[in-house]
Amino acid sequence: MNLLSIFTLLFISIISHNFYLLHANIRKARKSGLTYIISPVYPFSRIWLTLSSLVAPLLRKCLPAFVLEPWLSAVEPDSGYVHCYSIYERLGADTYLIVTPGGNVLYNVDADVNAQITSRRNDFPKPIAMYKSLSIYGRNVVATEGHEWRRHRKITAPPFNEKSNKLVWEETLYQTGEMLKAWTKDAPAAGRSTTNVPHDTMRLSLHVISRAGFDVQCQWPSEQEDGEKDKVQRGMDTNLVPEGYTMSYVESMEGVLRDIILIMLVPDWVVRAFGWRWKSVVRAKEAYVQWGKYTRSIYDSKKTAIIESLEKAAQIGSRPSSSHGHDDDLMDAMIIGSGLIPKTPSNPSTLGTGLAESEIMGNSFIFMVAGHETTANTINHAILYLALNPSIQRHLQRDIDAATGGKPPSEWDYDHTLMAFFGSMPAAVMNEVLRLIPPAINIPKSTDPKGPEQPLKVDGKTCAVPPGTYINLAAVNVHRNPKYWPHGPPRTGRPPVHPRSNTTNDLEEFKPERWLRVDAPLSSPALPHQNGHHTKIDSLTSNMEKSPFLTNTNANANSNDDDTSMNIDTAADTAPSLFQPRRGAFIPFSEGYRACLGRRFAQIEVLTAIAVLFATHSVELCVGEFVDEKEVGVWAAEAKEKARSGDRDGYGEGTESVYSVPEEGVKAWERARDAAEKKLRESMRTVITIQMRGVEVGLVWRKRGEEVFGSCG
Ligand code: HEM
Repeated sequence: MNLLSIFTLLFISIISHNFYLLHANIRKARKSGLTYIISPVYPFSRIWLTLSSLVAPLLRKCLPAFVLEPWLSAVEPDSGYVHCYSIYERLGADTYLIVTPGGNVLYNVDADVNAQITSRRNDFPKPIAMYKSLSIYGRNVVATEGHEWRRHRKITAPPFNEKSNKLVWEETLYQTGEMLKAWTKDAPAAGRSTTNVPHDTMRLSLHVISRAGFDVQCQWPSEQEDGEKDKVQRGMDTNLVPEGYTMSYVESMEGVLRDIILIMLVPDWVVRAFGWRWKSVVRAKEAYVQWGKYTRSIYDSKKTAIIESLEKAAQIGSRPSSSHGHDDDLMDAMIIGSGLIPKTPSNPSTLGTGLAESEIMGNSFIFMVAGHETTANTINHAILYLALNPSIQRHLQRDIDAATGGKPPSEWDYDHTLMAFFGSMPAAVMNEVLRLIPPAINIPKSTDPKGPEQPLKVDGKTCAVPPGTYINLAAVNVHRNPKYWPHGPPRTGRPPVHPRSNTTNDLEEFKPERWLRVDAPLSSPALPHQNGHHTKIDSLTSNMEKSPFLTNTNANANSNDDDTSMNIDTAADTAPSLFQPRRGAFIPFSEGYRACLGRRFAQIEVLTAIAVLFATHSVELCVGEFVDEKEVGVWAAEAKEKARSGDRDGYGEGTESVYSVPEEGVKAWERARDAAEKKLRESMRTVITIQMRGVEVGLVWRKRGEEVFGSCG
């Protein structure tokens, strides 16, 4: 037999095997009673993920649409974001299976189905094989299932409490203030971007998680330049590399988070053999070692301090305190709960089945990963959407004024001011950003390959999800399902935001007002209801399915777990003064047992950051690409002059833009807006979370009242 015959035989046997597998999977799908489509490729195959950006356009060029659609659109990476609700609209089904030789994948945008799946954690576990990279420092709460997960969750959940939330509030106030100072230090350039918002919001959230997670307070480079270092207790010099280290703390954190896939995939022997040629991998591995070393040293000193404090407390018979006199940060609380502290009369609660040291490292890393990019991107996307919508920015600023009484952040109050943010436009903006761009666009679940079929009520009919099915709770799509959301007609005078999805309504559009209710009880001393800017959404809800659930609570089905110790958050996701989505319809933080532990942490950080930024400043799109920059300089000077003659009392309060930019400026702004919208539509890709890749949108910060393009949009 010659080589050609061997290859032909091999090819034929691979094809036949795949046909056999596909046939078996079709049989399972038919039996399930679910709607299904057939695809020759498995959406998560490594080869497909690598080649799809080349192969998909080629297929579309060579073959007619009826051969390719809808399966090709459905299996494209980030399909949920790229095609939005259009595939479900086309299929006329909110729950469907993609049947492939590699396995069956269930996609769902039915809220009740989401609620069933998230409340039956034993029947629909997480497919944890895909979380392997997250265990590089040790086993942890995200990458485990079953009993092991329960053990992790019981110890990692209690640290997320009011104490740590307060720390998040305080640190975000401080860090956002410093970031804003750095951004606005110099007068904004005429037409060019003066800030790198995506980069700096990442750094902001790293600083917040460092402090709230590990009691490490990081500084902005500008603080160090200004010689402000001494102001900050326990400050970490961003550029300083302490003795015994090869990188600064922040550099090592950024390195690990950026290159986590390289760190996991490239074995150490490859680095030893080829490192001299492959510098980026050496750097990534070095960051891994360095962050581990920093965290280990933080852990050691905390543990010692906690033990000392316990001994002291035992001597004087008082309540113990931890490393620095309080146990607010996440690592302190985790160490105390871990069982690694010797049992003493003042620490009788030590658990025998706690966490090992490597698991504390593993969970510390998870807090950093889970809490960093997700939150940073939400802040970043909020800023971007607000830059595209000046009138929404003004509404937000009025609600911030109402919540803060126009006082500076140093006088804002955790109990009252924060609650007011939760009940008004800042929360509406945050929720609308999370609706349109949830950082995890799909939430993965599965059925046991060796288990039974799982019954599922879909549209009133009982279906059976086959064993070994991969499940995507398509957050980004259920968030656009017209059945569950207040909506109105689409915008006019411009093409729709998405060419195919939701073209008869406004659900692809950024409209935070859809969250504001006029009929709601006041949840808190939140004042915004009184300022009369709320849009009445009741008339928009008539076309939505009525919910059997009033609030987004997590009723549980098949588990004996004790919700209190597992910190299963059963509170509604939004304040009573905001629209309350039906359970399963708004899932940026997932729901049920495996819901995000850091939900409140993240919400506080996002709300606080938005409020600090927009209390005194506005963000504008850079138009330098579309008009002579000198012109922008002239308009900016005119806007400033006009603002000077207005009423500018208080901390930004009441300062409304009064400048009307000439027609040429309006046109340039509209072109900048259309270009940014195109980037938002076409350049978002997921690595850990979804964000804009390879392109930027230029932004400029201006003092409130001095906006150049405030009248646009
Ligand atoms: C806007 C910000 C955030 C979003 C949208 C978000 C979203 C999510 C989602 C969707 C999950 C479920 C993941 C899955 O099942 O695969 C999750 C889990 C988790 N998140 Fe978050 N998260 C955010 C911020 C945070 C923060 C700030 C922290 C901690 C500091 C955190 C810690 C966790 C942990 C520990 C889990 C695992 C819970 C478990 O499996 O029991 N998250 N998050």
